[in-house]
Amino acid sequence: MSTNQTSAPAAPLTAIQLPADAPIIAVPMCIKFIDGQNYHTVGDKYLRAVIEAAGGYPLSFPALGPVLPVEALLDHVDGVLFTGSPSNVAVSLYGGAPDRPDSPQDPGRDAITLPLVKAALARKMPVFCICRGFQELNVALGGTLNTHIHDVPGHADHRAPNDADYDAIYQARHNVSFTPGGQFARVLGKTKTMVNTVHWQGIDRLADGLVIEGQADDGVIEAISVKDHTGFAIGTQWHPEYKATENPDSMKLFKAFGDAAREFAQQRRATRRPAA
Ligand SMILES: N[C@@H](CCC(=O)NCCCC(=O)O)C(=O)O
Repeated sequence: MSTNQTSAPAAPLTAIQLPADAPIIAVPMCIKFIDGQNYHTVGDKYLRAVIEAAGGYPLSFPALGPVLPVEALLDHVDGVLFTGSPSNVAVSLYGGAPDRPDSPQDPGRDAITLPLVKAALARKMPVFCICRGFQELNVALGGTLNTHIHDVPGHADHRAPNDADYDAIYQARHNVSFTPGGQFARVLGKTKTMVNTVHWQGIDRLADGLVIEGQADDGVIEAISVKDHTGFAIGTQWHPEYKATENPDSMKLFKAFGDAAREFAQQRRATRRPAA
């Protein structure tokens, strides 16, 4: 069997010692077709960012859709990290015009992430939504996406360069300006930063329950937060998880997520029903 391996396998994490009661962060998976079979997958960089930058234990949820009891699963976690993915949210889920035939799809992921967003928010659980996850947050709450933002007059090209070198793909490429006094401005301690950009879809109509926190110079929405959420519920169109420990802004975002999840964990454990 071929392994598609083109570089050394990721080294196990050995240097980090988390306390046994560190918060548990759910990370929904994608379905990838590899060597003729479907695999449930999640990018290593997201799991490492949960451990190294948020200080939590990741727990992956397979992309099996409605068969999974979302509410029962959420009883065991303290936050959800919605990851990026090359696949796109199905346009049928937000009533968009048909996407191009080559648009990669992942209905198994759509079927778990959209209900999970709503269920986690209903519990005021901390959520951090990145790239595809950012788009899922908007769609789950009733917003729509633009399937090819580079075709919209006035918008820049937000796609990654065709480059085999991941440091080049995820290098900072454009500005984001944050709302003064907003959540991002508070957490980051500034109103402007440079971010990477690895997407070709973007928010078209913002869901009613969301607030714009940051935009690129061309107007593309890059940072959002959930209205009326008492804790941490944000999304970034960029990728703070990529080498998070080397980027002070990314560390601040993940630390704020981890802090909110730690607080949630304390309450969840304090009110947990004893085993029968
Ligand atoms: N497919 C959507 C979302 C883009 C996205 O999440 N990219 C991530 C790529 C892989 C990763 O870094 O996890 C779009 O193109 O807008």
